[in-house]
Amino acid sequence: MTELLRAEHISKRFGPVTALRDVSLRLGRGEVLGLIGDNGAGKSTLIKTLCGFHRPDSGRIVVDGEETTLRSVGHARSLGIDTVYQDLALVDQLSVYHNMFLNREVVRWPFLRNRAMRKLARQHLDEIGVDIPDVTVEVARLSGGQRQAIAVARSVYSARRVLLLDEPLAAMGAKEGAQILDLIADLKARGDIAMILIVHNYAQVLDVCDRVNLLQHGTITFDKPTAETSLDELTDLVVSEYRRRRATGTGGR
Ligand SMILES: Nc1ncnc2c1ncn2[C@@H]1O[C@H](COP(=O)(O)OP(=O)(O)OP(=O)(O)O)[C@@H](O)[C@H]1O
Repeated sequence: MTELLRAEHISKRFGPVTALRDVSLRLGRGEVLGLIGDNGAGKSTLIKTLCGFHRPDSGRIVVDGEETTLRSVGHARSLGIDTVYQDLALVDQLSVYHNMFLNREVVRWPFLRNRAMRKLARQHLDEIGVDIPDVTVEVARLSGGQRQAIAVARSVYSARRVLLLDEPLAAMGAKEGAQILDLIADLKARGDIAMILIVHNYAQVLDVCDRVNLLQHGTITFDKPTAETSLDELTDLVVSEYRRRRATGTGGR
């Protein structure tokens, strides 16, 4: 399997807090890695380090065989690494299609090609099966699930190598969540990009991911193919850690 992204010995501190400690992972083309762990374990920090938002204090990032210092989110995006954030980063007052092309507008200088963007947005949403009747409507008027679908669709459209999804199912109903999971499964079936997915529901992790990593206090403590683990094992891992911390009165780090 072609390796698209490798992180080696990544560490990241915020003042006294060690958010990531010697984290290494590999992602192959077509592979989906599930990242699980308690609140504050370092999952978002890891995603933000891999998408160029945070600079790691130490460690290496290798993108498609080339060691790279990710200078910014824009730089990572130019290398084909795209991110769906927890807080979505949609602009409420803009239309669906403007949001889909935010920061990557189709321009014939000095004019925005609105008609072209509308057509492409429509095409793309249809292609990936997202049900939004009108791409000219403001995203503020859409449901949480539709907004989430747009955020995912936007990244699905632009990610060329790696798609990082930080809780894309947060605050979604069952039907909407299933729709996003289907989207991720379709993208995986396409086989040309790699994904990291943070999801709190372990059944969903087992459903769509090839591997699962558990992050505890900034360290990867568990790494297995999903085919070799189970809901019980994943639940036990997290619950036993919680019990251990309660018993010893430690918060980690
Ligand atoms: N910008 C920041 N400045 C200071 N501390 C931070 C910053 N970002 C994260 N942290 C700290 O780093 C640790 C890891 O946080 P992170 O958000 O990565 O965890 P997480 O696993 O994504 O948690 P959650 O599931 O709650 O989103 C936490 O202790 C958090 O308070």
